[in-house]
Amino acid sequence: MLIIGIGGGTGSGKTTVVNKIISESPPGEVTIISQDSYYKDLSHLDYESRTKVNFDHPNSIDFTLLCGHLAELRKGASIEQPVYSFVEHNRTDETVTTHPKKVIVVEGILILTDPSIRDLFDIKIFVHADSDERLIRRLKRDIAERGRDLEEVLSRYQNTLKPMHQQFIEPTKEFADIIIPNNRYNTVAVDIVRTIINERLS
Ligand SMILES: Nc1ncnc2c1ncn2[C@@H]1O[C@H](COP(=O)(O)OP(=O)(O)O)[C@@H](O)[C@H]1O
Ligand SMILES: Nc1ccn([C@@H]2O[C@H](COP(=O)(O)O)[C@@H](O)[C@H]2O)c(=O)n1
Repeated sequence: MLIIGIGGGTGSGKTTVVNKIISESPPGEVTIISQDSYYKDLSHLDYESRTKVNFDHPNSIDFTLLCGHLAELRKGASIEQPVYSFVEHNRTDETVTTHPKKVIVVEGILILTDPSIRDLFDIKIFVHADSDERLIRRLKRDIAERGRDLEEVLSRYQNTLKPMHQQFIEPTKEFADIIIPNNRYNTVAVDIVRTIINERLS
């Protein structure tokens, strides 16, 4: 089994890169674990309080559960991956049964910040896009898919996203084995990652 960690700022294109890797892999070979599924359970807070949480700080992630789940998958056991609701700002009651496969891809903005998770990765990748590109993509995506409005995205960007990116996310570039420049769609980089996966698995 190969466990790959993919970090990088919001809107850099991590999910898009992962989907491309999957679409170019034999069916059933790759499992995705999203860091978003592992936001801490905030059921003890009301909705208003949840909207004020800093979701770009490493403390917002349940790394203990994520680490435990990766260890289970490594042992060949299936896990119940939590399902997150961006609309509710909380985990739902649902889970998705996730089976171990040859390749496990773990993606998320903060995934390379935690030393114990980093140790579990066979390959560490950082997806880079310039901050103006990322903000534009984030605005479009959050309004179209995550139920946000312009004011909300911009205020989150100024108050938490930008400072947290500078403090916690950008520095994790130094841990990466591969940095993918993704200001434009980078098919060559995806091909290279696919080749590395094939080599490691053969
Ligand atoms: N290279 C790219 N050029 C233009 N748009 C992109 C590129 N990569 C991703 N996008 C778009 O930007 C948005 C955010 O991409 P996504 O993969 O969700 O980023 P992340 O998972 O890093 O937050 C999506 O709407 C996606 O279609
Ligand atoms: N309730 C939440 C939880 C997280 N976010 C934002 O999601 C971003 C991470 O997801 P990506 O797919 O963009 O990597 C992160 O920057 C959080 O600010 C949110 O808006 N609401």
